[in-house]
Parts: sequence; C-alpha cells; structure tokens
Amino acid sequence: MSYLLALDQGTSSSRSIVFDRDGHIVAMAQREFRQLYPQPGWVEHDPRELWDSQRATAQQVLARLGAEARAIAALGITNQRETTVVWERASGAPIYNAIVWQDRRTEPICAALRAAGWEPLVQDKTGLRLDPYFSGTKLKWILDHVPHARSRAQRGELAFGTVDSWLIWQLTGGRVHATDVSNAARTLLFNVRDNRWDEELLRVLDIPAELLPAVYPSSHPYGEVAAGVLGEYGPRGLPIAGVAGDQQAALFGQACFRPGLAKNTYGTGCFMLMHTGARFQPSDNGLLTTSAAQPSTERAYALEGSVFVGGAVVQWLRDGLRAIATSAEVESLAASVPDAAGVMFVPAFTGLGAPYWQPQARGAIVGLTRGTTVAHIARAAVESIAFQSAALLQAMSRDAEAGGAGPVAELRVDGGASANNLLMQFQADLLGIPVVRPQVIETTALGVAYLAGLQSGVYRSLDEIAALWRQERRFWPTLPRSQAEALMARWEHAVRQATAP
Ligand SMILES: Nc1ncnc2c1ncn2[C@@H]1O[C@H](COP(=O)(O)OP(=O)(O)O)[C@@H](O)[C@H]1O
Ligand SMILES: O=P(O)(O)OC[C@H](O)CO
Repeated sequence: MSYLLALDQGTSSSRSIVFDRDGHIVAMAQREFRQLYPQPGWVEHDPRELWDSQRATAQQVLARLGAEARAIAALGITNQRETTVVWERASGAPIYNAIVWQDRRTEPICAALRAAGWEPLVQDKTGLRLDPYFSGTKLKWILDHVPHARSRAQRGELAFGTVDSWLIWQLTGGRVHATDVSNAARTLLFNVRDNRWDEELLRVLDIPAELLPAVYPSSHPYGEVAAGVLGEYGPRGLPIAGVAGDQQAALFGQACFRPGLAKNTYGTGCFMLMHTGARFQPSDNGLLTTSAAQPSTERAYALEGSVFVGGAVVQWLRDGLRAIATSAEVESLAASVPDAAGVMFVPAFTGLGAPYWQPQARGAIVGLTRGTTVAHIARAAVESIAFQSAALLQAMSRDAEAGGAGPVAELRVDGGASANNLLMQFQADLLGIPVVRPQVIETTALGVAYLAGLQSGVYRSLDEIAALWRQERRFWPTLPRSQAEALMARWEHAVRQATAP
C-alpha cells in the first residue's frame, strides 16, 4: 500500500493529511497560528510560525502512523498563495514577517503603476491585475522598507519565496530554493505564456533576479526532506514530488483537468476556477487568468474569480451580531423561514472582488420591513454567498463561450461552507446547473497528493485519478429560470446600492 503525505499551509491553519492510493484520508492533523494586524489593512504571519505549525502537524500524523509511515511514497506541498517571504540564504532567517495575500498596504504602489500605464502589459503577461493581492508589490515593499534589503538582494544574499518555497527550503535544510508554476503565476513577476520570470516586469517593479526561486512543473522531483526534519517517524529520504497553490490544487483534486470543468471552494472567501485547457485565455469579464497545476511541462490554464467574503459572512453573524453560536447553526436558522422575504445582504465588508472589483464598496442589508427577523437576515447572508458565486459563474460562462468552450455543465464544490445543504441547493437554483459535492472535501490536500503521486509513480495517468473522484451528493436546480434571473437582477441592484458613493 502506498501513502501520500500532503502539507496544506492555509491562511488560518496548517494541516497535514496522509492519503491512501484511493484518495481516502488515513490521518490528519491541524494547527492554527497567529494572525498579525500591525496597522489597518495590513495582515502578516510570522514565517517561523508557519513552518513550526506545519512541521508539528506533519510530525503528529507521522507519529500516529508509526511504522506504517514507511509506506509514504512522497510528499506534496500546497499553500495559501501570494503571501510573500524574504529570508537570508546564509542563516535561513526571515528579514521581515510574511506579508499575507489579504494585505492592502501596497495599494499606493499599484496606483502609481496603473497611473504610469503598466496595467495592460501586466495583464497580458501575467493574466493578473495591478492589485495589492499579488506578491510582486509586497516584495517591492519589503525591499523598499527593510534597511539594505535591495543591495543585499543584488549581492545574492537573500531569497524570496511564496509559502511553498519557504517550506521547501525548510524541509530540505536550505538546499532547495524552488517553486512551481501555479505559485509563480501569482507573483506578478512570472510570464505565464512562456513559463519564465519576466525581465521587463522585474525592471518595472525593481526586483533583483537574484532573489528568485527556480520554477518547475507541479509534479517534479523537488528534493528530499533532510534527515531529522520530520522527527523520528519521518521516512528516510522522503521525496518532495508535488507543489501547487491551494486553489489550483483544489481544481486538480476535483479532477477538473479538461476545459469547462469548474470548482468553487466555499471557505472564508470563495474561489472559483475553471480549467481552460492549454491556451492562455484572457478574461473580458473581470476574472483572472492563471496557470493551473501543471503535472508536466505542458501548459494548463484556468480562469479564476474570488469572492472576498464567503463563509466569513457567517462568522460575522456569529461573532459580530451574535445571532448564532456556531457557523453550522446558520443552516437551521435560515431554514426556519421559507425565503429571505425580500432582504438582500451584500457582504462587501472589505470591498467586492471579482467580477466587480470595487474596493470602496461596503456592506449593505436592504429590503428590511417591520416583519424582518434575524432568520431572514441569516437566510440573506447564506444566499449572498451563492449570489456572489453565481455572478462569478456568469462571467466565466461568458469568457468560456468567447473562447469557444461549451457552457459549464456542473459545478464541483468543496470547502467548509459547502457542508451547508441549503446554500448548495440555492446555488444550484441560481445557476440552473447541478452543484456536485464530492465525498472528500479536503480537495486541496488531495490535489497535491495526486500531483506528488504522479511524480512518484503511485499514479500513471490523469484518467486513473479522475476515476477516483466520487460524488457524495448532487443538488439539482428546481427553480424556474425566470425566477432565478429575477433574483439575480435584484442582487445586482443591491450591489449597485452597496457601491454607490
Ligand atoms: N454550515 C455552514 N454554513 C455556512 N458557512 C459555514 C458552515 N460551516 C462553516 N462555514 C464557514 O466556512 C468557513 C470555514 O471553511 P474552511 O474551508 O475551513 O475555510 P478556510 O479554509 O478559508 O479557513 C468559515 O467562514 C465558516 O463560517
Ligand atoms: O488559505 P486559503 O484557503 O484561504 O486560500 C488563500 C488563497 O490561496 C489566496 O489566494
């Protein structure tokens, strides 16, 4: 029996999961770490805590397996994307905290670059936008603000990495400085058409090339875990064989390998990705183009849209309004009324992401009457997750049609909030296509386990992996299309109210 170990370094916790060859979970451990908010709009992690928490969970699952840990054929790494770490090559010490993807401090840098007319070039080469979300301006900020950082970088003394590179460095005892295409694609520095760091973009952002990691396919022999790093049960010479950004890993774990196959992850935010095949396809509808996980040197792309506040709206009901005690309770509260009675909730707490890109928007609850109860607000909150996701899928479908792909036939779902049946049914009703939940919703970790398994010979083909995908439940649309369209029109009206100056 071959096992695969996936390290999933997420925004709020580090997880390690061991899968068997059929994609079943054998052991799992999770640990949270501190979120640091040094100033409004700033979000940081301590890179040492990311590594310590990740290592601790890996050691925990290995200890749980004991002698069976020897059956682990390979290790895969998947991670929160864009988050930026710079460290000293000699000592391995970070020179600044990790600047997290949510951090907005580099908006002035982005605004200056937009004003100088760089956005079309950036979009054409990277598929991204000039937004603080991505690594490039975060790296520039560190080089601009940490004393001597740029000159030290030019002398080759420093290393930059997204979280995958940081973990690879630690796991290999500082021997390997590398990343994969799906992570490099989120930096603003990587030309996703040619799969290489782009000299012109490096010049525009004033980034010395000496900082950059080597870029490999998502299935690749990255190196071996150094002796002792994973404790007494760490298998000797364990190969790091798969690396991918978490959303691309989830697309892979959902077996979306062909154009038109799409998944939506319902976590704190929502991330919808649709595979678009081997051709770079720009979006005309406010989405990003990104590299999908690439198990070989063959190109693979996806369209991506992110909703900033997804399951987080439920956390707000819990912690802000104190309307529920646990996130799961929202389902019964929302189900206690037949509908939201005309209430629309636009949870634009931190602006709106794709396809609206309205950083100044703020939350709005509209359509209140004397009859409105907390149950209606809870229902509208749950529905807002589906409305935002439906707007993404509409944009994606328009792009897919323009690119010659057929319509999206079904939406595969995962993430914590995909457990909410009411939400999933409403999603299917709005979309007019089936919403399909797999048996394993840890698809991020599963995806990178598959990538590592392809490299290490546990799997021989994508078909073999696709055959392992198992449906747990399918939600069929039941609402007449005219009613769904009327609801979407009311949603768009509410969005306009939330974005009005
Ligand atoms: N039954 C539920 N209905 C709606 N939202 C839920 C439910 N259970 C969890 N959530 C939300 O899902 C999110 C957690 O999902 P998870 O996939 O663990 O997120 P992340 O990976 O972003 O930390 C939280 O925002 C939580 O409020
Ligand atoms: O860590 P998650 O699951 O919130 O995902 C974060 C994304 O990768 C950010 O782009």
